[in-house]
Amino acid sequence: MVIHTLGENNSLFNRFIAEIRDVNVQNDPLRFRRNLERVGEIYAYEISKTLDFADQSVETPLGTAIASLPKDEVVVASILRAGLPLHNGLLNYFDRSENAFISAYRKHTEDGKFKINFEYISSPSIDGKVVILADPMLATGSSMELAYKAMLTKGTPKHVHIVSVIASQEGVDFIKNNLPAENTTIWNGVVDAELNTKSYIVPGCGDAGDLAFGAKLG
Ligand SMILES: O=P(O)(O)OC[C@H]1O[C@H](OP(=O)(O)OP(=O)(O)O)[C@H](O)[C@@H]1O
Ligand SMILES: O=c1cc[nH]c(=O)[nH]1
Ligand SMILES: [Mg+2]
Repeated sequence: MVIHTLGENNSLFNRFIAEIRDVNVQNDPLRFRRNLERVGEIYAYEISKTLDFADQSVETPLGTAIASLPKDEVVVASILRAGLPLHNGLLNYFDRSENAFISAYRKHTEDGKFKINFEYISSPSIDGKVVILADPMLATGSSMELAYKAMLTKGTPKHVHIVSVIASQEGVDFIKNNLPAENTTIWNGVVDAELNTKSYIVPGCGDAGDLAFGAKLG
């Protein structure tokens, strides 16, 4: 399985990740969401380089130009709710793509543990298409695995790009060991070493869903 960690290279991308993590910037939810969106835009550009391209002619007012354009059909998929700003960023660039949404969230129990609740998927057929499955946080990897399996009920994809912004090493290893290697690629912004006792990524950024959209009950 090919794994990219974009934050290992020096670029403006690292500024967006740093602001997403920064407790002094997180008090501005608009900026938090916009930074996730900007990261999504950069991922879209990087993932676009892996697609198949074909020449197409474009009529200009003065003649005909040849453009090499992506020919793959793309489905942008994300996990509610923290995935929404990242989804928007991907869709800003893959503006002709189809879209899918999966609800998968941590349902906490009284013993302090949680299980992943799945309630909803809205997706087109993914047969032969390139699926970009996005969630900003890849902690244990359980939500992503569940979302991946839910997507597979909608067809057989040509390729699946798993996109996270902040991942844990455990989450990356889990995906690597549980998803097929040959047509899956993982894209992380950064990979942190630790999960705490509540399975939050450390140093991570905190709860991405709450930072983007506010605290929720339950
Ligand atoms: O890798 P995992 O251990 O499964 O954890 C990661 C998941 O947890 C968060 O969602 P959360 O349940 O907080 O829902 P939210 O997006 O509604 O906040 C996050 O957005 C991921 O979906
Ligand atoms: O660190 C984490 C883990 C799961 N979900 C988050 O939002 N943050
Ligand atoms: Mg959350």
